Amino acid sequence: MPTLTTPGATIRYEVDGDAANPAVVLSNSLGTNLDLWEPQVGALAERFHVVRYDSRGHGLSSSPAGPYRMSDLAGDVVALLDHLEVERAHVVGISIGGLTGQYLAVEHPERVDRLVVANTAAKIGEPQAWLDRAALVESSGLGAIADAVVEKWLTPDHAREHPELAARLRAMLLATDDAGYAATCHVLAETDLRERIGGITAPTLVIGASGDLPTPPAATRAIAESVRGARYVEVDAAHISNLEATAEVTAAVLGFLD
Ligand SMILES: O=C(O)CC1=CCC(=O)O1
Repeated sequence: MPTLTTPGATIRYEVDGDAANPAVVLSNSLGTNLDLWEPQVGALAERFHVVRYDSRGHGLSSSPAGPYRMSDLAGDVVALLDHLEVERAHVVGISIGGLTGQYLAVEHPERVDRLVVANTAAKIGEPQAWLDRAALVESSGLGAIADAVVEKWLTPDHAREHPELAARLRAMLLATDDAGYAATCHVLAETDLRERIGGITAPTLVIGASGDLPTPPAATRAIAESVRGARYVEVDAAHISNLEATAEVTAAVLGFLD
């Protein structure tokens, strides 16, 4: 299991594909880990050097004391690119991973080739709701919110038809470190890039999903309207669209990056 020590954290990552190909970095959502990208990795690795990582506080990365800041999450990505000697990469992120991608494109434009952001917003949810969630997870653990969170990740029909997927996602959430999850909620409470994403120069694809409650189509369309020249695709899915509308999301990403 490769790991990298960045300022403040130890980040677990995986690489697939030929390192001579253009690099793609995949950034996971809150309460998940790099396994989230399993359905996309094979196809991407045929043409790209695919780098996946567990964001700090998640998966097998370390959970340093929080609260975290968006600059910490983005700094981990920059450190990973430096470590792998990748000067520029396509950045693909879902939910808070997409927020991290937007921040990287604003703050480190020289490191971002193309940007793909799915099921995200320039400001996700309301600050107080994230602070309340952080406090609840700190006091009672992720078990206290697991049902309510996971039921928004897949549409009810998809969860009913694929109970093994719903169970796998629930297990992924529950395997996340409580303190790392809560520390990441603070990033969501304080990050608002709405006034900044107009400055993104990387060619951008935004993927929205018709059944996404945490980051509804209005939020994803707003990104596409703010980023000059951005493309917009909407799929039929809930919040974790890459696992529900797998073929459509993979095709959209490949079509855009190729
Ligand atoms: O799991 C959720 O509550 C939805 C979500 C918001 C940001 C993120 O990464 O996931």
